[in-house]
Amino acid sequence: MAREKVIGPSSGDDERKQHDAALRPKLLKEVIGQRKVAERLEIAVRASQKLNEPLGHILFDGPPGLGKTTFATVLPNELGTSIQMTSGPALSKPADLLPFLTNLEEGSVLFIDEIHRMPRVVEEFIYPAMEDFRIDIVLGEGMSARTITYSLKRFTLIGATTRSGMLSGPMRDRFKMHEHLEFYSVEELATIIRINSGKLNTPITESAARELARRSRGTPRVANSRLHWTRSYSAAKHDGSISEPIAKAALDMAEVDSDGLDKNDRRYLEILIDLYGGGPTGVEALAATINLASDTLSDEIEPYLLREQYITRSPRGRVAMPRAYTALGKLPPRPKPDDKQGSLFE
Ligand SMILES: Nc1ncnc2c1ncn2[C@@H]1O[C@H](COP(=O)(O)OP(=O)(O)OP(=O)(O)O)[C@@H](O)[C@H]1O
Repeated sequence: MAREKVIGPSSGDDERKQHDAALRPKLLKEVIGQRKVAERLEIAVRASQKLNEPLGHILFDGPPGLGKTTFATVLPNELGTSIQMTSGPALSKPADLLPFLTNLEEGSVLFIDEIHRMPRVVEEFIYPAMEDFRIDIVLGEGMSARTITYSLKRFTLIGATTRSGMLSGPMRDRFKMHEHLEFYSVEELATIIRINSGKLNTPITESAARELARRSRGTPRVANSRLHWTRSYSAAKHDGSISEPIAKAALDMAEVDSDGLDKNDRRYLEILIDLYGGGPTGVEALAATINLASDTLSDEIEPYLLREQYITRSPRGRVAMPRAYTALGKLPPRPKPDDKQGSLFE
């Protein structure tokens, strides 16, 4: 298995990361869903082993919790090499990258989460490392400045981003593979839930696994957290096992509705409909009213609402779709007769 080295400041919610790490698949064959992505990665791993070359740099993009870190940690396991993990916000200057680059082993992986948040000067510093496995360090200033070139071990950079559009063109072009992760089907999430309840020694019925899966916003991380909550609920109120009625009661208590929308999703839709007349309205205005960062809205809340057609994005902002009205128990407005076809719900 890959040895995991974490150097420098950790990047966030440690408890959530521990839960994630405990349930994370270790090998490609244990990864559920994302079959096309997994098959392409399998080819890349085999080729790297046969040709005795490091895996080409890989960029994963997609909404949070869909498995970007999972794929990044599975690949060094497949290759029998080590991984170092950091994140864009932890790398504020080129020197922050040095401990990672100097600790590289031949063929090892450097994983940078939220790579779109890496400052431009760090990005530029990493280009020669990605292209030629070298870095240029400038010593001194002005006329007396000189550049020392330092050779690195051949390595693989794996970047993860929720916003591939925010990555500069030159950075994007330096990745050999770009893999986009999609939301999961109910069947795939039910499989993940069954496997993870096994890992947590929690008996679960087939229909309970499906109920949790249906209400997990197409996202494995959400499925894991619904499973953890339901397990605690059952341990506290029942015998620790999960049946369909227990799953339903636990999720109702957590205010997850029958479609899987949580409090933040419903608040978003309520504000869009009640306060902004269903839109169009800009994400900044919505974020200010909901009192959440606009990044949280566009990275975590909106992708699922867009994909499930609760909302749509028009040039003038977000617009509530008929499904949003139904989810809140409201009647969708009728399009006005003089509206252009589809103008209300573009
Ligand atoms: N394809 C998968 N098969 C099985 N389990 C998965 C899969 N993808 C994700 N998971 C589960 O979901 C958890 C969260 O996934 P992961 O941390 O990889 O998401 P992420 O896309 O990196 O999210 P973020 O960008 O927010 O860090 C994992 O610990 C794992 O348990």
